[in-house]
Amino acid sequence: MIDIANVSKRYGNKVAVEDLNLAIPDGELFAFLGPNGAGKTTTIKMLCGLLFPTTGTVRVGGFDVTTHGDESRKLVSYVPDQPFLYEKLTGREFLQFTADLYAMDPDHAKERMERVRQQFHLDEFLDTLTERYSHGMRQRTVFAAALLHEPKLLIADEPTVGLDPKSIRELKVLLRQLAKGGTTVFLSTHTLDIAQELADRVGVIHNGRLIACDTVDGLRKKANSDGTLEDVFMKITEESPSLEPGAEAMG
Ligand SMILES: Nc1ncnc2c1ncn2[C@@H]1O[C@H](COP(=O)(O)OP(=O)(O)OP(=O)(O)O)[C@@H](O)[C@H]1O
Repeated sequence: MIDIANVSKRYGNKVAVEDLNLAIPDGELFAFLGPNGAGKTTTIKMLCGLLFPTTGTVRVGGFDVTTHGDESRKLVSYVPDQPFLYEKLTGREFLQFTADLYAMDPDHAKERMERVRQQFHLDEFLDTLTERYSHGMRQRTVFAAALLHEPKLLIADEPTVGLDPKSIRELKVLLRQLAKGGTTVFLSTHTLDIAQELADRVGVIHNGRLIACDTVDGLRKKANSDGTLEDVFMKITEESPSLEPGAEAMG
């Protein structure tokens, strides 16, 4: 589903991502970890076709995001860490707007709206202006909109931050179900216990370089640690020589 080959991204003189290679198959739940400023958002924006790589290619579902952006974007949904809604629309109007943006067939859109309404328990507030929503209500509405057109790739940035324990639990179940159903889930997070619990594989980016990419057990072996993902993450990022150009990536 995702094929990132030899990708670098520069902002002027600033190298945000350096020689990134990453392949993620259909139905994988992948956690993308890294300290602040490591290059996670830049990578996500390239996957969404919002930024183009300076060198290298990013493919989603086989489509090059630079040359076939319309095709690749149809496959992707992105849930940012700050859920964005139009304040003067109700949740229902926002879902309808999203269905229209994706040019969904009206009957199919109706069916899908009904499905996500139930799935995300939107009933109590679907006809209220979104300006009155709490963070959790916003997050549920944004997820519902993101899944309306059944994307092949769901990218979620810090999806659990600000949610109550019940909502976090439901979201974890949902993300696993999506992956099981064949949707690729790309999760960017600083919440390492969620990554440890959910991810099939974990990639660690540091100073723009992918310094490790493996299962949690694989990372433990490479880091020579039998601790939590947090222990392993600290060890890998502290030991990483990635500040030096040409440093070897683990994994
Ligand atoms: N528009 C921009 N212009 C210049 N530099 C930028 C721009 N956007 C990001 N950067 C720089 O690129 C690097 C990577 O930033 P990015 O936002 O991708 O990191 P991140 O891993 O998402 O960080 P965080 O966890 O803090 O959100 C940082 O050094 C950042 O300052």
